[in-house]
Amino acid sequence: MTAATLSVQELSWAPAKSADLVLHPTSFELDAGRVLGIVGPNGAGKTSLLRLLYRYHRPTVGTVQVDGQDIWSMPARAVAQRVAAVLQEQPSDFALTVGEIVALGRTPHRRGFVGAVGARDLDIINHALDQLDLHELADRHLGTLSGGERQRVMVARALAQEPKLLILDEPTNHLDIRHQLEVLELIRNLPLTIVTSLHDLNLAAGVCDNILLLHSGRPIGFGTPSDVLTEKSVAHAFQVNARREQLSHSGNEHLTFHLQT
Ligand SMILES: Nc1ncnc2c1ncn2[C@@H]1O[C@H](COP(=O)(O)OP(=O)(O)OP(=O)(O)O)[C@@H](O)[C@H]1O
Repeated sequence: MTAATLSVQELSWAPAKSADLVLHPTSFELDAGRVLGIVGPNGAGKTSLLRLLYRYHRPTVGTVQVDGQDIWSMPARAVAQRVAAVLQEQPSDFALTVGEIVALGRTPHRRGFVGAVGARDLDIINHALDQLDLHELADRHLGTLSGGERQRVMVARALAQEPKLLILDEPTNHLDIRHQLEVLELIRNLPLTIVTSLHDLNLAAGVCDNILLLHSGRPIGFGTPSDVLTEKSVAHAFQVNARREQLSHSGNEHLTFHLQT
């Protein structure tokens, strides 16, 4: 696996021609191998931005370039060979086994959609099952798994796609603390470029190289976690009082939140 650069230029999106913008012009550059966290309150536009990055929404204005190529100038299949997404919506392929779902990640790399699974594909599928600790579940049907187990299956499927850019929408949803930490550790260590939305600002600060803070569909900060997640910007975006303190044991910075009175 290799990582891609991501360049987003003046990107905006509205659901229809005459509708108001859901995402106002947004620009940023992400170096290969970096982890970008998209944060902001409910309805800020996080999912809409991610959908623009994996070529689900066509931009109203602006461009998304992966390794210097506009994703709308490439065939969908070529984009799927470079960009994989793990979405909030859980899949409904309940009759498929975990192994079969992860194998679906190989689809964009096969010749024709019914191409046979080769030895290299099997290696990649097995490696993805290993990475997410799913070997024991490989023969189980998706419908019999817990929400957290399903979430790990979807991450494994995305890795089997061998993307250069991985998009994750709230990847820690449904996961208990240990599996949250495991998925975040995996994200940290993957040799890929990653863009992930996260609700937990402290987790985001711990795992991301860069943070994009969205508020009402507008980017209001892009940079390192400590530059972007200030008490002032968090208070403004989330309408809470925020306090940033240094934890005495680890020395890490930690945000706490309180309702404004
Ligand atoms: N297809 C659509 N048609 C109309 N409005 C939409 C559409 N998609 C998103 N929106 C609106 O755009 C805004 C941003 O939605 P989006 O899902 O991107 O926010 P979010 O930051 O991911 O929110 P959450 O944290 O609640 O998941 C919301 O007000 C939403 O209702």
